[in-house]
Amino acid sequence: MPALNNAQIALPAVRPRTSAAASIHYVSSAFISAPTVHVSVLLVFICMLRRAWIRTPKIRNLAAIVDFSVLPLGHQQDVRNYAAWQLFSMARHRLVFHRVPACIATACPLTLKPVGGASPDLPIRTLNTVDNTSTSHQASCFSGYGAILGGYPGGRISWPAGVSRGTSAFRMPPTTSLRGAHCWSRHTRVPWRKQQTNTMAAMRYLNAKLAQQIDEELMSAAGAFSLDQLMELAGLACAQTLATVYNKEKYPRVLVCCGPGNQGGDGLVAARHLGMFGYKPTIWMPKPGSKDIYKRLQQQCTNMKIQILEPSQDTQSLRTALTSSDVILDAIFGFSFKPPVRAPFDAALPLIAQSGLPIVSVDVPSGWNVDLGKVDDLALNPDVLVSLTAPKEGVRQFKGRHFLGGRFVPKTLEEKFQLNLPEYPGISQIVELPRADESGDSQKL
Ligand SMILES: NC(=O)C1=CN([C@@H]2O[C@H](COP(=O)(O)OP(=O)(O)OC[C@H]3O[C@@H](n4cnc5c(N)ncnc54)[C@H](O)[C@@H]3O)[C@@H](O)[C@H]2O)[C@H](O)CC1
Ligand SMILES: [K+]
Repeated sequence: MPALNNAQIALPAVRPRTSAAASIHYVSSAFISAPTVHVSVLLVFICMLRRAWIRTPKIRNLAAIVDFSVLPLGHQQDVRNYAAWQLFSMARHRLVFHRVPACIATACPLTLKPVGGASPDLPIRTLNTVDNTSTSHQASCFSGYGAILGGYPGGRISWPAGVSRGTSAFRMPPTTSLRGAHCWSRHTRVPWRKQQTNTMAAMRYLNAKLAQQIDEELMSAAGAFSLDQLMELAGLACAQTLATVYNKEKYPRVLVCCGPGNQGGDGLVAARHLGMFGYKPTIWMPKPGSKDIYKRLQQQCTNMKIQILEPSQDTQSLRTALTSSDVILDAIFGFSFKPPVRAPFDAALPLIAQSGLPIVSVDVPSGWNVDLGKVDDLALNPDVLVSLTAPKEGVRQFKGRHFLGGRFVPKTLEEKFQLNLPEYPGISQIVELPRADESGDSQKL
């Protein structure tokens, strides 16, 4: 089989076997020794029912077994591409795959990129690993079998009763083409929320200390980034998130609230990009940092004719600005916030919260404890959050729309800290994460 580059995977027009066909295969493999005609007719009838079932929204579950034995052992790239091909094909049939046995993914991490015209109606999520595979399963993977487990929303993965993963019942002949996945459907009725608890299971959430450590590493001699570079990409991601959720026709006036640290710098960059996108930003930055970078960023905003409110310890200008804004970008505190909130932000946060305006928070909603979450009454309750680099521990239970930005993490660093970041779509600076009640279980390290 020719090795395919992941970015070059071509989607065949041919539909892969779906449940009915696979069921027939399964049935024929498992019951070939019982050739009674009426039993066969009955089984075919059951398969046809299943086929009808899979086309309805009632389908709960589908798993695909991919026999990696058709590939030369050790060719991990091939394995990866083969698996990715299967996933693309399935995705076209409105299936969301979200579990990959850790033994496979560790050896050859899977990523799912919508290329070659795949346009599934359901979001394709980056595949994350769940280390819940049994030893025997791992053994079967290493002996030439692989499995990709997937679920339609509402389903739960389960192996067909009576099937031994180690037997040859699911082994495809060596001549089997790439289309030869074995699929079957199950109808285990497990509540949607419960099923969803394994989506995004392995993305790492960072505590404040680790977030700072990664930040430092990025800007170390080895990481080789400058603060300007990181801030630019972080701010661009914030602007893109706001623009994704709040369009400029309905929400043109953005009040960008900037804190005294680097997050305030992200806010300034975001304000500039929002100006470029056609919004009308206003900046409230009561305590601008003294570093040269903040001065330059402010100057860049002034050059874009963006209004910067006079720095002040009182909140009068903020009150006024709130009455003439459509949406707020909260770039006040990030991962270096240490409670309790001090002046003038202790007075500002309640004003922002009471304004009733939609809020987009950067990295951590301001006032939230970076590790513990919303434990302070002063803390904001944003509608949208854009986490930078990787989400922080404290936002695990954030219930609004959650995006990840900061598309600058190099592969070496991602691997070193086992971040398991999701794939960013195309050329976007952001990727939307499942909501807390969809993803739930996240890897705690
Ligand atoms: N690698 C990345 O992810 C990058 C993220 N960026 C953004 O930078 C912030 C973290 O920046 P940092 O300067 O370390 O801290 P903060 O912006 O969170 O704020 C520190 C600032 O706030 C003051 N402060 C702290 N606690 C309080 C309090 N209780 N009351 C009042 N003031 C407080 C403190 O004195 C400092 O002045 C991160 O979250 C991202 O948004 C980078 O832009 C790019 C790299
Ligand atoms: K914030």
